[in-house]
Amino acid sequence: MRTVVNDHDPIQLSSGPVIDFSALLSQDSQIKNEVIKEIGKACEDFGFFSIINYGISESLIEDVMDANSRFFDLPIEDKKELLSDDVYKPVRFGIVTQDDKENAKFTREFLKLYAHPLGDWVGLWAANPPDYRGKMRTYAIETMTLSSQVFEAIIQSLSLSSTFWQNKLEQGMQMIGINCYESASKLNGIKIGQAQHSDHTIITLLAQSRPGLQVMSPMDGAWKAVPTGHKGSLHVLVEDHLQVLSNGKYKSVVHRVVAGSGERRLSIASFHSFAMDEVVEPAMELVKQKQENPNYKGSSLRDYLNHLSSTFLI
Ligand SMILES: O=C(O)CCC(=O)C(=O)O
Ligand SMILES: [Fe+2]
Repeated sequence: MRTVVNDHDPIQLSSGPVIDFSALLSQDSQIKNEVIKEIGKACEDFGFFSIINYGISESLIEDVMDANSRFFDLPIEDKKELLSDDVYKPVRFGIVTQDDKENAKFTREFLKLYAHPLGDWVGLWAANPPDYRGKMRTYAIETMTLSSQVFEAIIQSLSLSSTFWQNKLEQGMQMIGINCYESASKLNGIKIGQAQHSDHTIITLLAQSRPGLQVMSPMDGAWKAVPTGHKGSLHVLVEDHLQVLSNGKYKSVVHRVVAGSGERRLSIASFHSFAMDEVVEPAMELVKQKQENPNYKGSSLRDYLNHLSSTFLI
């Protein structure tokens, strides 16, 4: 969903909710239930939360940032071999300049990689730098496992059957999007970043090399900058299809990037959705429990991608 919202509110620095993920693995069911409640509250109030102690090493995240930085250092002719605006291409490099509602121009380069099931795609990923596939492969496996644990907790926070829904995520799509926001000194008045939007998947796990991510508070509409916090902290974003699944209880978070004028900034977004043609609808149990009507029509990831490519928003 690309949304247009009020851009005049002051930006506040906020760490937002931070979840200690190790508590989810606790044998003590009371501790575990507390964390699940905290996650549910974060999804409802903020549409996002940061996680710490989630089992992916800081050094892997640094290595992956470094391998991607070396990819973006390659001469433009090399990167252009992967250039495409076809959203169904499993490996896709792009350079985008977006106009925001306020007429600010934002620019960035990106690389998008289909990543699950890994065996289908890894052989197509960038072959240069030479260690690229190896590093990204490990990251894809670890983020896939983590996404399943995060989603299980989210589903439990909605009091739904976790195995049923978790299977859909595990059999679904993972796409990794790496964004490179170059240093501002190279551009003429164009802001470095990404215009406001929400993503069309179920959840996104996001790592940022430097601050720049801003989320809009669903409570007061104010923009909040999300600091990197602990080295290696990851941010979990509620996305459009989770909003649909939860029948609107959890709202997808409107976010943008203002990368500032310092050094290059990288972000790695691991996007998780159900299978391309799986129709996502409000969970019937939620609709029945509250004797509500479904607030959304069903749609698949393919419907979203077709829509986005037809409106040139991706
Ligand atoms: O660069 C970031 O921090 C966010 C990236 C993002 O929102 C996206 O790629 O959809
Ligand atoms: Fe996004």
